Amino acid sequence: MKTVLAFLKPYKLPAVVAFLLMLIELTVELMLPFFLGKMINEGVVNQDIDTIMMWGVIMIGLAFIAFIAGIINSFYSSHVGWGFAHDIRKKLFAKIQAFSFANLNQYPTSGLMTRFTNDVRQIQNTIYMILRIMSKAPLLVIGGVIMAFVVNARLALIFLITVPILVGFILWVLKRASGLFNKIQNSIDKVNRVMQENLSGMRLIKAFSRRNHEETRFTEANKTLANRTRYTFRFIESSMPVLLFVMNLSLIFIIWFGNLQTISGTTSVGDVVAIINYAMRVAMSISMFTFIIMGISRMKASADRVDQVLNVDVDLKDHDEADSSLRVKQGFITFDHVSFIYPGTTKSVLSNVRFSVNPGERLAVIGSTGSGKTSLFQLIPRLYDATEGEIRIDHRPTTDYTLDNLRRSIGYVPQSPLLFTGTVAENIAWGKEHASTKEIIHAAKDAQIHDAIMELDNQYQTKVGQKGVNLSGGQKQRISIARALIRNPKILMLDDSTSALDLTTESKLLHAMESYECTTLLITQKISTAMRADRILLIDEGKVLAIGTHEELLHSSSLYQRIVTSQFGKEYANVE
Ligand SMILES: Nc1ncnc2c1ncn2[C@@H]1O[C@H](COP(=O)(O)OP(=O)(O)OP(=O)(O)O)[C@@H](O)[C@H]1O
Repeated sequence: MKTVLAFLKPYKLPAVVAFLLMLIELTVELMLPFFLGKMINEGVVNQDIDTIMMWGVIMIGLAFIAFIAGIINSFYSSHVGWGFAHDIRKKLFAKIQAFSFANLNQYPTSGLMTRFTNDVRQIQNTIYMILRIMSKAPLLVIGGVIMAFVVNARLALIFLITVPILVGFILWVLKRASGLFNKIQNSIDKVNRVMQENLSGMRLIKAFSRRNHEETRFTEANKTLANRTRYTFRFIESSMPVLLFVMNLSLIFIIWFGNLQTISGTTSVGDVVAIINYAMRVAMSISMFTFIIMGISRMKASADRVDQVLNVDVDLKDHDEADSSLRVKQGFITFDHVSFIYPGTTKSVLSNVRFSVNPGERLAVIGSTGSGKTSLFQLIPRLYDATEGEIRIDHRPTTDYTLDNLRRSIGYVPQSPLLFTGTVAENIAWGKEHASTKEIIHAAKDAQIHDAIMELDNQYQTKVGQKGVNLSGGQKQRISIARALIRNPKILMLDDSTSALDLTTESKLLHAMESYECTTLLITQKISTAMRADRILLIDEGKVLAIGTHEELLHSSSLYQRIVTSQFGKEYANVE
């Protein structure tokens, strides 16, 4: 909770103002029974109308001041709540943006979404309520007891027994409720997760006719959430009668003793009325504790969850020796005895990988599924760091570059293209800040998607649905290629990004890409595509088996021969 609470610092002043205004309300509330007692003792008992009027006017005036203070307090409290929540969300977003994949693997997307929305809202609401009314309740209990002693110490003694019992009980409920609320937040994560998977996988669910299965999954998650919420609220609500019982018991004692003392003449009626009034206010404040316990335990659970994310140690960042003026100029890539194991796993995905790619060269990477091609790609922009060995670009280790400079020089087209909600033009321009319309069209033409875009209802201004649902797989691939080309990258990496294209379109695309002065690495399953590269790298089970031109591999690698045979037939491999 500490990290989250530190975000209150910039709001110290409005928070203090809100607190002071609340203190005004509190003081008025504490003074009113005292003045009521005086009104009875000095005015009602003596039947002095002027004194009654005087105290009446004073009390109405104070009540009005408290009312105004309450309104202004509400304004400041909500200002602190909103601003505080805004800052936490901003920091959370920046933190998650800096996460490495290993960091991201620690938290499911749904858990992060719940933190952004539900958890931050809980914290914001509670901060508002603390400044508005929650902090008033305990102060009113303390102030009420003190004032009761000021009015009549003998009658007020009863508070010394009841208040410590109540405070102890409340602290116990608070501790237990905090754990229960943590469980509720985890259940919200789970409901969000199922919901998210269902929304993004709707087509698959319909195609496989798995609606019932998904409904069962959702019902289970939803039921757990409902049960946990019910249990927690029942637990807290059941504390209420205990609190009220103890308080009402003390009220009965005050009335009984007060009555005896009034009869014996040791106490005035006004004092008894004032003490009863304090007891009622203390009881009211204590009854609010249920609500306060809920708010604070919920806030603690949520703040701890947000703290967890904010305190994650980002394991992939700029090295201390990174030179911010260093830029990739040529695109010379070297893998020097590189081995790689995914964080948190033990299996070696790449072993002792060694090869170089010259500036402007086109290298096709070919290998069976799961052989480590994508993993190899991900090491270049430092999406992961190699476990052993070194990757150099332009003869400098990738860690010498700042992550920003390194990644700016790379155009990466991932295996499954991801489009954002927005227009086609915006999706292409996403690859380059302030890209002009001319540049967008140029990149689209080179990516062989311009003609298809022109056939869309609003051409470049056509809205792309979430994740590009209204486009074909091939169209999505080409838009994401255009997005990489518009960067004019020094290194272009295509991860099986032409798999959904027909041969003619693919051929035109590869031809158009020749006009870009960049080193190109392309993962492909198709020999016809690999043949168009300057060299081919054959990878299997994380090891480089061979590297060379198509002809060289055809003569030197039996595995390559087998792949060629499986795609082109035996005759081709023999003829070649
Ligand atoms: N995030 C990850 N965490 C742990 N292991 C992973 C992760 N991603 C991939 N792997 C493992 O690494 C190995 C290589 O995967 P990789 O995606 O690099 O293969 P690939 O050659 O690109 O496969 P494909 O052609 O099917 O895309 C596989 O055994 C895979 O299970």
